[in-house]
Amino acid sequence: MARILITSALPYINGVKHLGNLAGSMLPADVYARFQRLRGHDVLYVCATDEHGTPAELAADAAGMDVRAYCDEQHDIQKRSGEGFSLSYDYFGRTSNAPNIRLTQHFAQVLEEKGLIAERVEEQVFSIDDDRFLPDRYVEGTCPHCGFERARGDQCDNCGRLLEPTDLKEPYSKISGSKNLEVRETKHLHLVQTQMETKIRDWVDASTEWPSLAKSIAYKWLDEGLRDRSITRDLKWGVPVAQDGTPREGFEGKVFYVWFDAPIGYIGATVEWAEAGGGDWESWWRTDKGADDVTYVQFMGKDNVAFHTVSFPATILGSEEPWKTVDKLKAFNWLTWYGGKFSTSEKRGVFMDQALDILPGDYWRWYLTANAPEGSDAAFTWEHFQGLINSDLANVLGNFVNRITKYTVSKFDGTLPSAGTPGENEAWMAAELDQRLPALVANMEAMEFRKAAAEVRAIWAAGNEYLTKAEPWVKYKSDVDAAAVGVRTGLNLVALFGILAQPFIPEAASKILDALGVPDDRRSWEFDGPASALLDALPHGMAITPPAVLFAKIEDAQVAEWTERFGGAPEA
Ligand SMILES: Nc1ncnc2c1ncn2[C@@H]1O[C@H](COP(=O)(O)OP(=O)(O)OP(=O)(O)O)[C@@H](O)[C@H]1O
Ligand SMILES: [Zn+2]
Repeated sequence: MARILITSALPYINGVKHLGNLAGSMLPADVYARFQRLRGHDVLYVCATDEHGTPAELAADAAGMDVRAYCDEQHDIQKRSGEGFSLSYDYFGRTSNAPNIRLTQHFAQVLEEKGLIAERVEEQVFSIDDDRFLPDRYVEGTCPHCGFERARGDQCDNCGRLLEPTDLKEPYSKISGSKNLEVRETKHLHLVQTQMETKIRDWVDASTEWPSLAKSIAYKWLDEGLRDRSITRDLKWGVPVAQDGTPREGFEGKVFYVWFDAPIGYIGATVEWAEAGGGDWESWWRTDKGADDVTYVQFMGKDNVAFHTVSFPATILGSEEPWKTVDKLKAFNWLTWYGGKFSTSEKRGVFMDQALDILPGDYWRWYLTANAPEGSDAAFTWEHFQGLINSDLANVLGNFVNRITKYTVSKFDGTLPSAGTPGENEAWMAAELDQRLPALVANMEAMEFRKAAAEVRAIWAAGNEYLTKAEPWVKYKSDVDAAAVGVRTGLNLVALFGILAQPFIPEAASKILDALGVPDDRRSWEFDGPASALLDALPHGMAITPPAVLFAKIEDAQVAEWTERFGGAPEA
């Protein structure tokens, strides 16, 4: 039994997450966690809301709420929508909770002891009317290169040039529009990453199990040369720059930068899990306390990769303490929405609460896994969604389960028949499984989720093909025993399909397995023996209750309604 630690990129707190966030981090992590649990491994899957920083403060302001109360509310909303999508976190914590605050302050202190922290004075734009320093992207103005009037303080979206906020002409606050700005000096802590380049590069070189997307992004950053990074901000909402409750001199009104404390939140959430009675957190994170046999797997969208392959490792490796670092890192491209990116700030796309309003979590889980933005960006369209759900879930899986369980009730008294002996059709089906099951497991191990979903679909389709060959409903008229073999094999396929469905569509999978009375200890993904045994695994004579309809077809009228409601229409 292996020990596998899994984290998905922490969802930011400024509102309900969209289907892109789900597809690019939480969902694949959950599919993988479920798979590894079914393989019999000891899995710890943790996540948390990422709560600090300016966007959270602004979102709270906009909602007319105190920032902590706002975060409390949003955390609960995200937790509930995670449950709606059956995300099986062992713990869903918060970066604003005490363990993360302690750990963040601890890392800052240790990094300082190693000579990796420097106090430096910087010039930053202060907005007098907003009464705050403006983060770079909250300063806008005219681009000095191309004259674009809404260039951001970090980059011009028109000509693409990187900017400093002080480069902008006619700068104004994006928050209030105020031009009443001035440049002020402010002191900050910097993490001296320039001293750690070799250490980080050696570590990246030694990380042999990262997929290519992750590795290439890490090298791109390293090749551009690391820069020292400011890790504090002039904000109220965040981890105080303090030690044992005493603020650092000159840093009384300052907090750590959200990108410094957020990834530490993976550890913080594990401590929360331990404090809630989960177990020993150090055995998952400290290689001197038992974590040396842990495999640590991270999931995230591509914009987060640099922070996980360079910035966060700089914190961890810089501490020179025996922390567990990432072994496998699965990165995703974008799920796109009609030509653009899903966006929280622009409210573009379908959000998790709205999605659950329309259809149960399993429908979305299947679509977003089978259509994962894995090798490239993946487009969400209503027609594609409708087509995939109707064919894979309603027709191929749903029909199969329905047909054979109902037939058992009508012709075999609702019990699994024992008569007859398997023949060439059953041998054909077993051969399909002998070839496809190992391929499926290999794809899941490799975190190739599109391929894995395609393999599951192919197995479901092979089951339908088997029934077409075996045709128990025709044979029943002349040879009841031959029909019994087809029904018995079909029912065993239903159980197997339910077992295979578990990581992808767990609610439907439970319904199928419960209907067939498959006990918990017979639901695992251990397919070691010959597949023929899987086709005769259920006890002869057992009673079958057909499950209620598993998946409803999506009608054209629904697609029209949702297109109208969400504005998802092809661009003119
Ligand atoms: N369209 C998308 N497709 C796939 N992954 C995405 C998409 N948008 C965001 N992600 C990923 O979702 C995870 C959580 O993101 P986070 O909560 O920080 O939102 P975000 O990246 O700021 O998105 P947005 O800009 O829409 O608010 C990150 O790993 C991010 O890379
Ligand atoms: Zn420009």
